[in-house]
Order: sequence, then C-alpha cells, then structure tokens
Amino acid sequence: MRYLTFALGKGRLAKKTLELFEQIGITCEEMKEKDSRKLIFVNEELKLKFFLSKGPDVPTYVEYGAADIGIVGKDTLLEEGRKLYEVLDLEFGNCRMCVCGPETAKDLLQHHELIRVATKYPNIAKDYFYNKKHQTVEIIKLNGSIELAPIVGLSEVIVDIVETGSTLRENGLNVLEEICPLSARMVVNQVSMRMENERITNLIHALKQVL
Ligand SMILES: Nc1ncnc2c1ncn2[C@@H]1O[C@H](COP(=O)(O)OP(=O)(O)OP(=O)(O)O)[C@@H](O)[C@H]1O
Ligand SMILES: O=P(O)(O)OC[C@H]1O[C@H](OP(=O)(O)OP(=O)(O)O)[C@H](O)[C@@H]1O
Repeated sequence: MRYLTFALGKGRLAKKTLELFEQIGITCEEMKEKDSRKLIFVNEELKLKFFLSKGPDVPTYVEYGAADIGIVGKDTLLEEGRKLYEVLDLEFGNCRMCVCGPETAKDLLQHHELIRVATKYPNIAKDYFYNKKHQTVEIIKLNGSIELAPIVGLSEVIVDIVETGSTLRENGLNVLEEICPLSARMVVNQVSMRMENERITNLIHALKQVL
C-alpha cells in the first residue's frame, strides 16, 4: 500500500487538525514534539505521511499531487484558486472575511468612490469589489498587520480576517461590510480522488461521524 500524504499548514489550524485526526484514530506522536523543526512525519502503521507547509502553500502541494490531501482555510482556497476538490467543511478555524476601516470610510464605500484597499488577499478583494460590488478600487498587497494601513494613511479600508474582533477594536477600526464566512476545509488532489478513492472516502466518512 502506498503512503497517503497530507499537507498541513504550520499555523493556527495545525493543532485543531491533529486533535480532529486523533478522534478518528490517526495519530502522529512525533508531530506533537515542541520546538521541533521537522517538516515531514510518517505513521508507518497506517501508511500515512504528513507535511508541514506554509498555509498558503497547502493548495499548491495538493494541486500538483505532492500531497493527496490538504487541510486549509477557505480564505486560502479562495485566494489561491487552485484546481482541487473541496470535500469537507471541518467546522473549526471559524472567522469572517470583511472590509474594515474607520467609520468615516462607510460613505466612500456607499458612494463607490475610488478607494485604496490594503490586504493580504488581493484576489478575494478584487473579486469582491470588481465582480460583486462593481466598484473600481486600488488594491495594495500587504503581508501582515493589515490594520495598520488605514491608521497610517496607506489605504482607506482593508480586506482581512476578523475572528474575535479584538485587533479591530484595539486599533479603532470596524467591520464595514462582510464578504463571506470562513472555516477550515479538507481538499483532495483530483487524481488521488480516483486512484485512492476507497481510502479517501473512508477518511471523509470517519471525519463526518465526529464533526
Ligand atoms: N484570527 C484569525 N486570523 C487569521 N486566520 C485565522 C484566524 N482564525 C482562523 N483563521 C484561519 O486560520 C488559517 C491559518 O492562519 P495562520 O494565521 O496560521 O496563517 P497561515 O495561513 O499559515 O499564513 P501565515 O503563515 O502567512 O500567517 C487562516 O487561513 C484562516 O482560515
Ligand atoms: O479578530 P481577531 O481575533 O483579532 O483576529 C483577526 C486578526 O488575526 C489575523 O492576524 P494575524 O494574527 O494572523 O497576524 P498578521 O497581522 O501578521 O496577519 C488577522 O489578519 C487579523 O489581524
């Protein structure tokens, strides 16, 4: 039997993913070691392999077939637009993609002004403003601390993830418009879905039982 491979993001979703897998009897003790720099883990008994990659790279590993299965946020799937099957909503990592900014920016949105939008998610922002709202905007790509942008005058609004709302609150910003809800998803390579159909289908069934 060949190894079934999983690409997991190293960030926020990793711990919850491992907890969920444990509930269906998939364990990888080695992966829980603190401060480990290892990136690949093997469960010989179950013939499983786990890769730890950057979250946004998970869909890339899965599309190319370097991993059969990936666990990744819906935001990353929407942003990366890779060809793969999204098979399961894992119901954790819940948050929202939103347009945020100071209350004063509400008017600019309502009147479809030419505004600057800072974001880590340029494709999601483009799709929202161009295709859904038909508003021309200038998108400015940032890599983190997005909330800074409207405060220091880089942009009028941001498109970013809101979970508890603390980051917005502590920086005097608000949710102005909601784009979509997000959560962790399981994705599968299109060829693997055919070649390893039984194992993957069993896995999906087992996960559905505990969700
Ligand atoms: N408060 C939150 N902020 C960011 N992401 C969140 C939050 N809550 C849940 N998520 C989900 O967790 C996923 C993983 O986020 P995480 O911040 O760990 O970064 P990442 O995708 O690994 O990227 P990076 O390493 O560039 O930060 C996100 O893609 C999102 O779906
Ligand atoms: O609503 P909250 O619970 O405050 O969570 C949302 C914040 O968390 C994320 O940032 P992250 O911590 O990933 O840091 P980053 O700014 O480096 O992207 C996101 O980009 C928001 O800034």
